[in-house]
Amino acid sequence: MRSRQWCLRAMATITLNDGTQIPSIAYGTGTALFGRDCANAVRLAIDTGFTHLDGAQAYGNEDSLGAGIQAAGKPRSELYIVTKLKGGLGAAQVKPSLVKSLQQLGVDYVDLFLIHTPKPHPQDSTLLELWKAVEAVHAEGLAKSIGVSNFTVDDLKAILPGAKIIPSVNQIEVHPYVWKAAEPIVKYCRENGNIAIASYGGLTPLNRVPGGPVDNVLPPIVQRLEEAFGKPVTANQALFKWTCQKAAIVVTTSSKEARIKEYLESVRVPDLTADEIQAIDDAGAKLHKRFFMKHVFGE
Ligand SMILES: NC(=O)C1=CN([C@@H]2O[C@H](COP(=O)(O)OP(=O)(O)OC[C@H]3O[C@@H](n4cnc5c(N)ncnc54)[C@H](O)[C@@H]3O)[C@@H](O)[C@H]2O)C=CC1
Ligand SMILES: O=CCc1c[nH]c2ccccc12
Repeated sequence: MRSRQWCLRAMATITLNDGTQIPSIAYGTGTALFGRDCANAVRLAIDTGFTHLDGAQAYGNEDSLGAGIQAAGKPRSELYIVTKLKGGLGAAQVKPSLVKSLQQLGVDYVDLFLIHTPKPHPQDSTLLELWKAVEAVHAEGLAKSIGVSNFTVDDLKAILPGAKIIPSVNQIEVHPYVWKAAEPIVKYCRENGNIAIASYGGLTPLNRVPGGPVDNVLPPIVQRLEEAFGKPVTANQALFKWTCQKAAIVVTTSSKEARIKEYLESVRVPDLTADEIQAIDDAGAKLHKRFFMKHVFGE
């Protein structure tokens, strides 16, 4: 068993609009692990303290996510497992595809089931019909909570008037270089049923745009956080604080134990001040860079 001390520390959680608790930081199995056997990485993440695991049918590795979960041996009730409906599938495919995901993951239910993307458009179904099929698998207990991903305000408007259940989560790209486009979605979600935002791509200003305006504004913020925390703080952790304070839930990933610990420790780093958030906002506004789902959001 690795780093037992880390396992024993409670994970910070957020209450969703359906009353359930979601851990505020998630371990992702797309991007770097997309299409790859992620069993060892997932086991390491769980052993080190992650409980929230973010998968998707489209990542092509749910079987190895399941193998990692089994290998870690943590009780099911202590894990928060997410999967996402593959883009383009229609209402009739929702239940069969989720049942297949459950078989691959080796579990009876997922904690959260998301529609991965509104585009490509679902086969033979409107977005509302697709959502109703997702509500049905929730009613059957196959998914404890349900939500969406990469939904714009217009996509949400297409389902909310006819929905019996308001989505609990909208998972979207959030970092300072897309904040101008993300902010209206975050605001709409907050004001229309308190839909929680789960953010992905949050480290983009450091790992995909190194040396950019946000990277350059972080050092004095990191220094102030270290003084307040009394321990070393990294630029990644400072950026996670910005994302948590702007959105809520952070979805990230790494196969390295040191990085996984760094991510988990960010939950305990003190909050950014309003001035620090503003400084990061201002730096982010100097550049627009979207890395995912351009076919949904445009550039
Ligand atoms: N719903 C959706 O459409 C999407 C969901 N996701 C989910 O979010 C997860 C995380 O997405 P990411 O964009 O990868 O998260 P991220 O922006 O947090 O980046 C994590 C990556 O950054 C690397 N990294 C961390 N610190 C670094 C440093 N100092 N220098 C260089 N590289 C560094 C890590 O090794 C890892 O590959 C995915 O695995 C997936 O589960 C991701 C994209 C789209
Ligand atoms: O979830 C986002 C990133 C991603 C990586 N691979 C795929 C395949 C299909 C949809 C999304 C993604």
